[in-house]
Amino acid sequence: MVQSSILGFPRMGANRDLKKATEAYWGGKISQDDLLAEGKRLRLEHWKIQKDAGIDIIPSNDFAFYDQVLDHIQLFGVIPERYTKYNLAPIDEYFAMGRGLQRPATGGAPAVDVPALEMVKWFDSNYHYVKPTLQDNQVFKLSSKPKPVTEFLEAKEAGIVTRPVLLGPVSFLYLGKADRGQSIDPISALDKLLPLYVDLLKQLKEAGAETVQIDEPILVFDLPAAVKQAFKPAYEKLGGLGSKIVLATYFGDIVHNIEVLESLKNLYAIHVDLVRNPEQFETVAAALGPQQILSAGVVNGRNIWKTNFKHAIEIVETAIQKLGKDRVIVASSSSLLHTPHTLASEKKLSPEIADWFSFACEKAKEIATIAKAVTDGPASVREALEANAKSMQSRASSSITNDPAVKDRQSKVTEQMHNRKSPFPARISQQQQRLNLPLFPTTTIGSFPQTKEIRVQRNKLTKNEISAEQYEKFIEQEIQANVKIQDELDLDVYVHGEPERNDMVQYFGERLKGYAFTTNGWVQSYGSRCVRPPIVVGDISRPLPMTVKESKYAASISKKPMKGMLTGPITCLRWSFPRDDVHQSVQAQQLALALRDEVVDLEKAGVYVIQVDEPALREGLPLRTGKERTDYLKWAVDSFRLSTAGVEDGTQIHSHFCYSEFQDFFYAIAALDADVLSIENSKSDAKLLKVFVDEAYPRHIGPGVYDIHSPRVPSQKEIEDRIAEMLQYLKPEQLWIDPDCGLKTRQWTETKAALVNMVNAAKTFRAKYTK
Ligand SMILES: CN1c2c(nc(N)[nH]c2=O)NC[C@@H]1CNc1ccc(C(=O)N[C@@H](CCC(=O)N[C@@H](CCC(=O)N[C@@H](CCC(=O)O)C(=O)O)C(=O)O)C(=O)O)cc1
Ligand SMILES: N[C@@H](CCS)C(=O)O
Ligand SMILES: [Zn+2]
Repeated sequence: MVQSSILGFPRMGANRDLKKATEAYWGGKISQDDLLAEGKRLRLEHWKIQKDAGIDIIPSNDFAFYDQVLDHIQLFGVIPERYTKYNLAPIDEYFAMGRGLQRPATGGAPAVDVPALEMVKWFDSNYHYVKPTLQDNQVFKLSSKPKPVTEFLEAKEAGIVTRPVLLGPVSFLYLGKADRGQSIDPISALDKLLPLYVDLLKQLKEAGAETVQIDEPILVFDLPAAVKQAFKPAYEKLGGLGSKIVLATYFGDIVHNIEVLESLKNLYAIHVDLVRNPEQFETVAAALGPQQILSAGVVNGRNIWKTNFKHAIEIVETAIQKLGKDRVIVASSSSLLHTPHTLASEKKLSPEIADWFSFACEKAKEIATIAKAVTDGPASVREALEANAKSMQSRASSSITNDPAVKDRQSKVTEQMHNRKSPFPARISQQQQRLNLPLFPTTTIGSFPQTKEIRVQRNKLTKNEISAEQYEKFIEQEIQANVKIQDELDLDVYVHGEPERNDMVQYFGERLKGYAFTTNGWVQSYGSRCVRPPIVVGDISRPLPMTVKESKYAASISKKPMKGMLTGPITCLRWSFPRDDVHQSVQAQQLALALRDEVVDLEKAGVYVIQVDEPALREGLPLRTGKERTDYLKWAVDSFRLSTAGVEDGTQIHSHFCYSEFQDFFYAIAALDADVLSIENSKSDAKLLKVFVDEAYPRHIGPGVYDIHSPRVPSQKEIEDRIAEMLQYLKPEQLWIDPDCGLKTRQWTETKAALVNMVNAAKTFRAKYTK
């Protein structure tokens, strides 16, 4: 029998229940017990969904209140002293590492003021993990009640025997970093960490877990020799304990690390992503030991398209022919964390389009169906196979997917359309004449707090409880209030605050032809924060201006330059669910042309500073170096330039990236030719900015001076120290002062307090440097 398996399930629940519970806990509205009980309820519900779908191997320990890597940080006691010193309850210490904690002294408890650990992108996805942060003398300590054991027992008690999921020791360390001021190479701590994995595996075995999934996703990267070599001794230890270990990789192929796999023959099974890289099958199969099992990831954990059964079954049959039925498992390509919970909630999608989609609950059924098809033969699931073939045919031949006018416009794109009229020096002097900005200009990244009131009004509009006019009036009032606040703060370049936007990508998806969007298709982005990625279903075009009304109005009531705010083509694409039937470069160019029209319309409306956000440019970078990366960067940079190059020299183009890992593709950032870049930087070492010096970067830069993911308010001194550090690398006339990212997730109280400190810090430096 061919077994079916899922590598991980979304945690939020059908109605973002986990988000609601954690936020209620943070707001003091529910108790710790209530929160823990809600977590338990959700875990049980998700195990049952998978069981009812017919899944044989169901994961546990895939649930996390904030992030699965943060779970491991706590599990192994990799907790810097700045958190442990407060003796917080474990769950509070956990959230303090995830999102920072700042609270005054109460009763006998001392005041707490600690920033969050760094949070970065999970591989090339829009999910974020908390980075393990190690000390030079790092001591590891297994938690006294290890979460993987507790959750395994919890499922067992409910009659479901699960396969616990652990992040493997090599990936855990490799994805970590040395704490600020420390110099440890995390992988050097492997020997100290391994005994904890040994202990944990023993405890899991005692609890009854026969198989354990150990994720080593870094195997898809190009790895340094020392890291590659770390696998063999580590898994010799872990594989010899009597547990059946399934070593899981995803989001890429492992062919370039095949010698690692060849050295792991004592492991029970290897999981590979055959959706992203079906061609790796032959090499991986040849490297398996004679008994080793292949877990074939054939149902995509990263998108929402229905699986093509014919295609997936062919892949599994090939594996069976080579390995035999008992040595193949049918699985999701990765955890289903990156897909929405269920299609059943989508009542507003046209039935034609809905028939093309599959979310986590539906994917669970697909996996079970494929496993049955190859176990009992196609006749056993004939109806499902026929319906699937019909659906594939309907999408391939639908008029929705194809727009000749868009294709025609694409065929007329010229090289010249990617270039600004003049080089930067000529542009900046025209811009400065028009904008007249001081040294160390201050600005924000675009969004201001999305208050409860804003969300409620938008919800009322969606439910037709208020008219479009009433909603527009409300948005105008919000913009007025945002402008007034910026007057009071004395910022230099204003933003309208994005109150009209539900999300920086979804908003555009809802206004572009060629997109479909969901009402409840939430996917976790980080912590309690979720997104509803719109879905590219066909050729993309812009029927009408999307942002001009709000930006024009904001500019008309503002005494300082107003920055128009758009999401760039790559970010629109990456944070949507893209089409899988057309190359992404084609979709990006369609988006670029739509945005180009918007940029030109903003300029015509009198908006002379325009920010085109590209925070997902880095995330889209293929995980391995080489041709694929070069190709990606070419079309990604081209699409940004195509979207922005239609303006006059005196219009200032900004772009924003909320990540600090730009060293490995610096030349691409430079090639965007944006007049001003704002980048996340507050939690990284300022010496990362050295690349701007080394490469003699000529344009303007605003490295973020404070972290916006945490409610914590940075002091003016802290910000001044940060600016002083930046000035070791950047010229005063290049430097802008801004936060790391938009402020939509923050409350107004902390936002104003932080911005007051930021503006004052900028003014201190302005005074110092102005003769
Ligand atoms: C900048 N980032 C973004 C990423 N990806 C995106 N697609 N967008 C981003 O901004 N990736 C990297 C970073 C960090 N990621 C995030 C992700 C998500 C948020 C965030 O704030 N998410 C919100 C949801 C935003 C949204 O869509 N809001 C809607 C719906 C609001 C809602 O919940 N309505 C209620 C009813 C109203 C009420 O009573 O409150 C409902 O539907 O039940 C809207 O505003 O209309 C989140 O809350 O998770 C930030 C950064
Ligand atoms: N303009 C957006 C960028 C986020 S990456 C914002 O401020 O929220
Ligand atoms: Zn950002």
